[in-house]
Order: sequence, then C-alpha cells, then structure tokens
Amino acid sequence: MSDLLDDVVAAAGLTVFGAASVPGSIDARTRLDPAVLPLARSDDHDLVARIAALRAEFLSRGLDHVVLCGMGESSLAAEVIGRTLGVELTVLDSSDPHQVRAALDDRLGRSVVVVASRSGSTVETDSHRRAYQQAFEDAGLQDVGRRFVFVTEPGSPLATTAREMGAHLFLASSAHSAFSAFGLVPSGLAGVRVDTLLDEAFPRPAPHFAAGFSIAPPAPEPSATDFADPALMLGAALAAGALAGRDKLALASDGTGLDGLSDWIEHLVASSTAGSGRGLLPVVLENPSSWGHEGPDVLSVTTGGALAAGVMPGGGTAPDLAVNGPLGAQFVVWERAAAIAGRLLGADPSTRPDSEPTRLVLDAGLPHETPTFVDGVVEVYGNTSATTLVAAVDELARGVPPFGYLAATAYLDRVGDAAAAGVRDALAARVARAVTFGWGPRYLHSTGRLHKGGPATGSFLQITGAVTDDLQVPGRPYTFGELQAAQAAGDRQALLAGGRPVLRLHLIDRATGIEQLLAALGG
Ligand SMILES: O=P(O)(O)OC[C@H]1O[C@H](O)[C@H](O)[C@@H](O)[C@@H]1O
Repeated sequence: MSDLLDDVVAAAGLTVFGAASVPGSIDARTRLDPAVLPLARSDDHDLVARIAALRAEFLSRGLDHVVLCGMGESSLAAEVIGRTLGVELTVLDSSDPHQVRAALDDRLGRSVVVVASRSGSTVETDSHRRAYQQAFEDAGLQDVGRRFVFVTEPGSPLATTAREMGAHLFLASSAHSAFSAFGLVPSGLAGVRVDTLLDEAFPRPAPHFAAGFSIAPPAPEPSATDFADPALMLGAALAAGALAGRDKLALASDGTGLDGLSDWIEHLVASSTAGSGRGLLPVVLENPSSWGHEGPDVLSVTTGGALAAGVMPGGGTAPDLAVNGPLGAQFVVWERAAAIAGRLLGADPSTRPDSEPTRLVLDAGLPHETPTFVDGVVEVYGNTSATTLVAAVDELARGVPPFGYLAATAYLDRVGDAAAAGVRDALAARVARAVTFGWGPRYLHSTGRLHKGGPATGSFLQITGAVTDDLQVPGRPYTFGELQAAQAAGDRQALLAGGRPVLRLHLIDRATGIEQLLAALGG
C-alpha cells in the first residue's frame, strides 16, 4: 500500500514528511494552508467563553454530571474528546431500556442533559429528552428546563422546544464538525479544555479563529513543505485504495492514547462515502494486529502518533498508513480527508439513513416471528438448515462472497452488555472475511447506510436480547423496548428486501447468551 500512497502523493506533487514511525506515515500536525482552514464562522467566536461560563454556572448549582443525548455525528466527537482526554461524559445513544434506565438512575440530581440534534427530529434523541424531563419532574427537582442544554440548528423543532422549556440553547449554523458546538459544548461542559483542543487543530496564527483565542506572534514566512496538505494526501489515498479494490478500511489506535477515535472515523468515512455505490467499509479493530488487519481488499490505518521512530504499532504489525498527530489535528485532517475521498468516489453527501423502516414497524406493530430453532438460551431466527447456533453462524459466514463482509449488529445495552463486542474478533478469527461490529441503533446512523446502499456483499448477524425492565417513552405510544425492537425489525426487513442474508440471534438471557455465543464461536 505504501507504493500506492507514493504514487498518489507523487501524482499530486506532494511530499510525505514528518516523524515517520512507519512507511506511509502522514503527519496530521502539518500546517494547512490558512486558505483552506474550515470553520471560518464568526458566530463561533464566543463559543469557548459561553461554554466556560455555563460550566461555572452548573458547578455553582452542584450540577457536575453531564449526560449527552445525541446520535451519530451529534455525539461521537464529544465522546471521543472526553474519552481521549480522560473527562467523564455519559453518552446516551441507545434505545435499549436497560441502558436508558441505568443512565437515569445515575446521579440524577447532579445531572445536566445536553440534547444534541442537528435536525431536531431524531427519534432516539427526542425519546431521551422526554425520559429525562419526566425523571427530573418525578424527582421533584426545581428549574427543570435550566438543566437542559440544546445544541441544534436555527429553525429546527428542537430550538422551539428549548425556548418553550426555558433551556440553554446553542445554535450551530454550519455543517457538523468536531469543532462545532456539537463537539465542543458537551465536552467543554464536562470539563475539557476546548481551547487547547482548538490550538492542536489550528496551529497559530489562525486568522479565522483569532477572536476568543490567544494570538501568537506572526509565524515566519512558511516554506513550501509547510503547506503540504495531509488531508489531501489521506483523502487521495483512501479513494485510490477503494478504487484499487481496497475497500475495507481497517482502523486501529496505535496504542498511544487516541482510543475512541476509530469509532468517530468509522461514522465519518461511512457517511462521507455512502451513496457512491463503492463506499469504503470501515472495520474498527481492537488493535493493529487484530483479525482483519490484512488482506488484498484491506487498507489498514492506525491513528496515534506518540510512537518513537522505527517502533511499529501493535507489536510489530506495520499498517498501510499511519496518521500521526494529537486529537485536534486528527479531527481536522480526517474531516477534510473523508470529504475529499467522498468527492473522488462520487458520493452524494446529502444522503441520510432511512428512518422509514422503524416507523413502518411502529405503525404496523412488531412482527410475530417463530424461531427456526432454539439452542441453549439463544433463539435462532432466519432461513437456515442448521440446527445448532454455531452451525447457523458458520452457514451464514460461508455465504459471504470473496471480498464481501459479515456485519454483526447488537441491539443490546452497550454498557451493561459490553462483552457482546467480543463477537467481532471471535467471528473474524473464524471466517476469512472482513467482520464489523456495531451497536444498534447507533450503527444505523453510520455504517447502516452502507449496509443497504453500498455494494450488496454483506451478510448480517443481528443480536437482540430479552427486555426485563422496560420503560415508557413519555408522551409516546411505545416503550423504549418496543422502539428498539422496531428498529431491529425494520433493519432486518430492509436488508432482506435488498436481498441481503440476515440471521437473527435472540438472547433469552443476555449475559448467559453472550457467554454461550462467544464460547460457540471460539470452539
Ligand atoms: O443530528 P441529528 O439530526 O439528530 O442526526 C443524527 C444522525 O442522523 C443521521 O443518522 C445522520 O446520517 C447522521 O449523520 C446524524 O449524525
């Protein structure tokens, strides 16, 4: 792959430079031409100061637990920022009733809730807002509206709700970005020094961000290499890789601290290249040498940058590309690179996932299905001739075409049932195909679009679980459990209608079922 990158770079007249720990390193700290810096918006100039003032107000009221309700781009950047910088932020992007209940039960009296949605109409986010409002009222807390912070676009229904509730409101008037209010408000309220993050992203002097930030003395006249553009190199490499058949983008942290970044990149790349018919399938790996890091259809990329020269990430496994730099610089480079790759691949950036399947199921009622067979605590649904759990999964995997992929999706509690994520590695070790893992409904907002809109080379293993403690969505005729079941059923129906094979495993007992599944796959 390094040859491919070299060709791309040479063709573009660029030079790769930086402290390369591996061939193909891209230094995300490389200075960008100020003319191409994004986010030249005057309305953000006081954002940092507003966030700091609001945090101080909350702390003075004893509100020190920040919950973020938002799906996809509206929560992923803030989650990565908090995770990377070690600042606690509770992210709620699930319809699982157990996960929602656990969040509501966690320090409710000390909680502030950030409701983030660009459109203001995303069903999960609206449901979370309703659940928190109800819980605050039931607990007899005062000034409920002032415990909410809304981040949305001007004119969205959420802006109206915020005003009606007397809540704090941040209007983000441009496209999603880690550096917009969507990334900065929740993380800043939770205690992240957002000015430091911005400094990492926009090396000084940054004329577009001058107001609100300290301004360094003018830099010396830049040399030609200072303006080599890592985003252009990375974007060109991603697109060139996809066009050359490397359409699985294996993403891993190099172990130097940017651990949640791959999930954010997954969403960014999937949404930027979906709709092109030849999108890149992001495959988030546990580490650089996990199953799935190599293959003729794989472009492997690590992110990090604190490794000494010559030290390979992941205990000696060299990736095709290494993108090095601190978190802020990574955000800038990846956002632009994904847009460039999408453009080169002919993607339509305006496509959004279809929420119609969920709505149809909610309207018509959940389908009545009978398991094909039951193995232990796992009900198996789908068109299979197998009679055991492992045989059914193996049969599904055998049907994946060469260079296709197997996507495992889990409509479970991603905190309480976290062990289910181990299914990815276990499956990948078993089948000679790319294997992805996504929590439902979170993945519907990112890779879900590729599953249905990309090449029809995927097979799908959907995992659902028994709900023992359901929760009503206030003001709606359904519970969180019913919403979750409708999302899972809607996705199954949409996949099957598109001719994609689907096997569903329903865990009658979640913890035992996960253990049983992992044991079966490892056997
Ligand atoms: O911010 P919202 O309007 O609530 O949208 C949340 C998510 O919805 C859709 O899934 C979009 O494809 C995502 O890119 C977006 O992040």
